[in-house]
Amino acid sequence: MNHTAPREESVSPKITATARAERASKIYRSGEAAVKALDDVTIDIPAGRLTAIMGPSGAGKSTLMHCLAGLDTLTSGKVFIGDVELGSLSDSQLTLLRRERIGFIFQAFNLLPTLSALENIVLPAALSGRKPDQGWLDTVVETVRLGDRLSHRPSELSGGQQQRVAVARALASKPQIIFADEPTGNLDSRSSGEVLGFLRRAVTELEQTIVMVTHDPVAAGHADTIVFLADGRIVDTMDDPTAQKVLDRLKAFGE
Ligand SMILES: Nc1ncnc2c1ncn2[C@@H]1O[C@H](COP(=O)(O)OP(=O)(O)OP(=O)(O)O)[C@@H](O)[C@H]1O
Repeated sequence: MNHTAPREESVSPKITATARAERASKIYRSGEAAVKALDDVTIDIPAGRLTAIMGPSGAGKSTLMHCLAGLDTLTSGKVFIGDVELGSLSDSQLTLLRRERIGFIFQAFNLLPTLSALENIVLPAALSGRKPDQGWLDTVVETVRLGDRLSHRPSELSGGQQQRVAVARALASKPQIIFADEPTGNLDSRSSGEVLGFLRRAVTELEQTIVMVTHDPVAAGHADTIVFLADGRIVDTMDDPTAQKVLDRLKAFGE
């Protein structure tokens, strides 16, 4: 007899996407006109990686990010954070999920001017009534090298330092995923390089997951993967990019 025992199912966990869009479409209507900002996009954002989203102006980058982050809703299709489908949540559940599981970094820093750097960093945790994990907070502050600036108000900090506060704020609650919308758009190249270095460390050393919309090939060169959008569709991806590879690809697109 040559019975082969059925193999046991692999017990290793499946690599699950941290965020996911499934056949996502978004149509903006104004009067008679309709703009298809997202056209049937399916994408997995892998955990523990820095993913950049690139593409020409109007390609749908912000729309995709806002829909993935639950800041905007789809016309059709689904988005998930972990295994939670955002369309199944009430407004208050969605607000809670955003507060507890998602970090945001915006081009304009969005810090509160009357609060110190440290107060800004712990604000999201304070709003949800949680005490931040002090060990993690120390690691985050150390990662963005803000130790000697924590009592300063935003107006007393340079643009680069303000964005480092915003990076620390996004990391402080150890979110499942961080969305960064042109995080270096307002920075000179030196500060931009520093902020990108911190985002990279957050992924490589602190095992965070970051999605970043950017126009800048240098910024995108720090990513693990780039997703290229055009006319609301994914038209290409690139793993292990460098700024030069990105420039070459953009030239090939005729940008
Ligand atoms: N609130 C809105 N109402 C109507 N149309 C919109 C709205 N938001 C975006 N759009 C349109 O949807 C399309 C995609 O916009 P989106 O902002 O996602 O592009 P983008 O790739 O982020 O562009 P950019 O690089 O210029 O920021 C564009 O044609 C835009 O004009």
